[in-house]
Amino acid sequence: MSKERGSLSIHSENIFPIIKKWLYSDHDIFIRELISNGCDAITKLKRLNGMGEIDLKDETNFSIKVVLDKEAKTLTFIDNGIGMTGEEVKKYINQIAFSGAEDFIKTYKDKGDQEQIIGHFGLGFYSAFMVADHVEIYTLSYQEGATPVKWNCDGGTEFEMQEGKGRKRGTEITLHLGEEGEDFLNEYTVKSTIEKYCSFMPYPIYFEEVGKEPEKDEEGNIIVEEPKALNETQPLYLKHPNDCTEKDYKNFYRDTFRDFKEPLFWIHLNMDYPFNLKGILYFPKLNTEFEPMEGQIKLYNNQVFVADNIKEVIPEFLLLLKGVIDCPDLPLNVSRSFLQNDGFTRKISDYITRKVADKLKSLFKTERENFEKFWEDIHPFIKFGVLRDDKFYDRVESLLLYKTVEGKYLTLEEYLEKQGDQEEKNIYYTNDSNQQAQYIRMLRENDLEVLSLEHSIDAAFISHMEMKKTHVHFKRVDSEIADLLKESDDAEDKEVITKETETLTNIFKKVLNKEEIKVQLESLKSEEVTGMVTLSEDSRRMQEMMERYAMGGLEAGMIPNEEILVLNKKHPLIQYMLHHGEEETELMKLIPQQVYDLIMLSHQPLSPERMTDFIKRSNDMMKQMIS
Ligand SMILES: Nc1ncnc2c1ncn2[C@@H]1O[C@H](COP(=O)(O)OP(=O)(O)OP(=O)(O)O)[C@@H](O)[C@H]1O
Repeated sequence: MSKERGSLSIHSENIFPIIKKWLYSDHDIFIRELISNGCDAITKLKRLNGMGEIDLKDETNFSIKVVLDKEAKTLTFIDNGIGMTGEEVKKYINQIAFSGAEDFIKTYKDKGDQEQIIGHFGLGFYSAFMVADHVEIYTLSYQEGATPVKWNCDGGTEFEMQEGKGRKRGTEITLHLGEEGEDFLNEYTVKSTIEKYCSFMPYPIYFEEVGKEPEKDEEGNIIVEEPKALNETQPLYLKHPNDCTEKDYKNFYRDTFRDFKEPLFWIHLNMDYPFNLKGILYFPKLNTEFEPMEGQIKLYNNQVFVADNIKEVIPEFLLLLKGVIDCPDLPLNVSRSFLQNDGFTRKISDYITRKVADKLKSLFKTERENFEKFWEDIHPFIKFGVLRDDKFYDRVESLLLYKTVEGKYLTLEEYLEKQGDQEEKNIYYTNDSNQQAQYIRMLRENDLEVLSLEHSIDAAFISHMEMKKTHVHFKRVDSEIADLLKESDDAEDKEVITKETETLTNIFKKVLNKEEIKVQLESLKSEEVTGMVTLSEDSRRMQEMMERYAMGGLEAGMIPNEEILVLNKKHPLIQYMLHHGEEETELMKLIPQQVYDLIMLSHQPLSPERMTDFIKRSNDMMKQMIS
């Protein structure tokens, strides 16, 4: 067979249903497509005026009108833009996937490109057929002497075109809504869809309903109101940061996210090179610790809404913030809700991460007091970022704050300063300051700072920090801290200690009926406490991990529970037990039980049975005191 070359041909009867049904994932997108075509038409007209190709004189009231007629079941989009000649309708409408927008950009590319054109693929108009059985276009080009054109098509591959009646310049597209478009016969649906996609489009968008009863005041007089645009044509993020006040930022936040709590602070992104990106990211105030952290980042392309929370552009951890980002250079897919995956989106994402880190750094350096105030609200988000993104970690590592149980905020460096030059350093923390109050008190009496790491993200954060800083060890206040709290025992006779420990071990073993109990006898600095239970930090963490992930066939109990009962040699009750050895008196049963339960209580809640016993025993003791 001889070699042949040629162009592929497309059978419109087969491909048209695909374009109508499958090209766009959301039905309501036709509103965005038709309104952005209207915006493009106005932009082109203004551009021609700017280039001196036409003279618009003083014309300024460019707008788009959306008219709903429930009775006629139509939705009409009217713009006073550039319009189309018959030839242009043939070229841009009749030829699917031929974009007049692209054509326009090519034709005028050398003559400045200040205002952006949205259209790109030459398909958007056909999204109208997702909801309409029949579409009509009336259009009149800006060109002098142009003939108005009427075009209509009932959704098949045939269209009709003829001369239209005299009209004003611009385009009017009427959708006769079919079954699939019935939702859009509702004023609220139309308006909220316009607000969703078009709230920042560059020309005012007005809504009108045919035959709607006008509103009247109490005396029955018709209230005449100035038509109000549904959109904000100059959104705050497009302005220069120097021209925006704190009030502007707060108002924009409230109007855009309908969040009536004030944001903590914000970052105004404003970049022209090497890509164009504008936006504002807000750090919201968290409601409660238990409410899921949910942000919303709205992505725009040339003031046209693309989608919420696009992971390719916005680093995952930043999705916890609220904000708008407009990037006209985004490599969008035809349906615009998807991005073409390329290195460019990665660069955008890196830029945003860097900006966020820079803002945090500058707050930390210049407004430490405020930064500390915000910390409670922003720390879960920053820690999440640290866990997810190494580059972010590198940038913010030195400004991570740790709150002490007394409410001071320290950096890691500040916390460790006190520990001098020793190589391995310990950080004492609590994950439940109420339950662990006794331990915290003991450490504080020894002048050791205790950090409060009580948020659900902190367990993962601690492990991450230990991985990054191998010489630093986080120790929960009830872990192996006995050494810190005891007096130096140089003078103690080792043999005596071993003997006494054995005595006490036997007492507790017997009274509690607990064979595995481990006892350690120390002279604690505090004379008030009888003792404490300590756990090995490693085995406790291991156990917690097993519980959390219920790891493959292993049960939490399989990890040895290295719980040690540390008893204070200085305390009179311990002394009493030592002196009375293994006497079988009532008191020698009572004291070890009560001491053990009291120690346990400051470590963790007692089991229901132990608690019942403890209460009964305590009451009995008091009864004895009065009898
Ligand atoms: N309201 C309008 N006024 C003037 N020209 C229009 C209007 N609507 C559509 N056109 C012309 O028809 C062309 C095709 O429109 P369509 O919406 O299908 O694609 P597009 O806007 O070019 O690209 P995209 O598929 O990215 O939206 C446009 O490029 C434009 O030249």
